[in-house]
This record gives sequence, structure tokens and C-alpha cells, in this order.
Amino acid sequence: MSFAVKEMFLTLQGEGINAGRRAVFLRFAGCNLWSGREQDRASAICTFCDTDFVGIDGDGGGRFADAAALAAAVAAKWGAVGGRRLVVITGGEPMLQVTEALIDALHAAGFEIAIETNGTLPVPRSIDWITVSPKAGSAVVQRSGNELKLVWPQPGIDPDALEAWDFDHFLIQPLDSPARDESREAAIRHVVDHPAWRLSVQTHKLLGIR
Ligand SMILES: C[S@@+](CC[C@H](N)C(=O)[O-])C[C@H]1O[C@@H](n2cnc3c(N)ncnc32)[C@H](O)[C@@H]1O
Ligand SMILES: Nc1nc2[nH]cc(C(=O)O)c2c(=O)[nH]1
Ligand code: SF4
Ligand SMILES: [Mg+2]
Repeated sequence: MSFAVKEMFLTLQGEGINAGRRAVFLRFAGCNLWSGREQDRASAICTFCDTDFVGIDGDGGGRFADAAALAAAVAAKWGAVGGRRLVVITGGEPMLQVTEALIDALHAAGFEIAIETNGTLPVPRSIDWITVSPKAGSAVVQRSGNELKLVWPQPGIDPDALEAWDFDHFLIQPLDSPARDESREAAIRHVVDHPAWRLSVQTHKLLGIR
């Protein structure tokens, strides 16, 4: 199976518990909750996406023939630097394309593998760090993992109900939108009132990195 990759870049993980770690970001093309076209946004299941995941034309993007070719490209992005190698697989919705062969090839190349997923498709347990970010109006099947990262506010989702899911960390991330100041206040207020949750800030946006 070939892989459609929007872009691939070296940066720091900006979000969640692993914020600040050096990582290669592997962004797959396509999503099952929005076409990615602005004219479809209002009618999509997920309406607030901050990401362009359409096509394979981004920096480091393209069509990769097989898992070995894609893992080699990720390793080339990491470079010769030693230490724990981290790849963050995202999108779009990465679980539309991730295969066991790709996981094996990335592990063989020495990578710890993290995934950012909307949770509507099951994630293989062989992935080392699972981040699920549920979207109102979608059926989340992946209800276990390392961190649950809820974009907030999100009408139609009850954070108290999510606390029953099997995650090590429960994170609230302010919705980035023209109303970002209100979102930030609502997220902070939620954590102050619900200590099971902690704040996830999109630090890459503050730092001016990708
Ligand atoms: C672009 S998504 C790709 C991965 C996957 N489709 C998902 O939704 O988790 C990556 C992360 O960005 C978050 N995100 C998307 N749009 C956002 C926004 N406007 N403000 C804050 N976080 C956002 C998502 O919830 C998810 O945690
Ligand atoms: N630096 C950085 N950190 C991120 N964490 C999750 C991201 C994503 O788009 O999945 C993201 C991203 O796009 N950039
Ligand atoms: S599910 Fe993820 S990639 Fe898809 S539209 Fe929503 S935030 Fe964007
Ligand atoms: Mg992003």
C-alpha cells in the first residue's frame, strides 16, 4: 500500500504531555471528519480544524511507495542527531493510512511512535504514545490511550463523561479561533474547577514554529 503524505518536518511537539520534545511530524493527507475544503467546513462533523491536510504538495510531502520508503524519509528528517528518536504521526486522520508495516518500519529505524488521532478508528497497541482528541458528533471507538486531549469549548461534549475513559492524562486545549481569548479563559476555568484535567497549550503557535 502506498502512503499519501501532506508534509513532513522536524520541529518540537507543541501540545500535550510531550510538549517541548524534538520530533519529526508526519502529516498524512485526508480526514474522515472533514473534506478539508473551506466550502464544506460548516457542514462537516469537525468544523474547527486548524490544519491544511489536503493533497501531498506540502514541504516533505508526496506519495511514498511503501513503509520502508516512508520510514527512510522520516529517519532522514531526524538526521544524525543521537538520543531518543520521536515521530508524531498526524494528519488529517492518520489512522486512515497507518499500517502495522509502517509501525514496524519506524520501530526498526529506532523511533518511538506517537499518534494524534480523532479516535474514530481503532489504534494498534504497538504505537507507543496514543493521543485521542474526540470530536462532538463522531463515534469514538478508541477510548483508551496515553492522553485524551479535548479541544474546548466544544458544544455536545461532556468532559465529565470522558473521565470514565481509560487514559493516563486528561488535557483541555483551548480552541484556536477568532474567539481564542474566550476559549483560553473557558479552558483555564475548566481546569480550576476540575483538577482531573490539565491545560494543553499549543506552544508551537506561541513560539512561532511549525
Ligand atoms: C489537526 S488534528 C490531526 C489529528 C486528528 N485528526 C485529530 O483530530 O486528533 C491535530 C490536533 O489539533 C487539534 N486541533 C485542531 N484544530 C484545532 C483548533 N482550532 N484549536 C485547537 N486545537 C485544534 C486536534 O483536536 C488534534 O488534537
Ligand atoms: N509543533 C507542533 N506540534 C503539534 N502537536 C500536534 C500537532 C498536530 O497538528 O497534530 C502539532 C503541530 O502541527 N505542530
Ligand atoms: S478530525 Fe482532526 S484533522 Fe480531521 S478535521 Fe478534525 S481536527 Fe482536522
Ligand atoms: Mg497542528
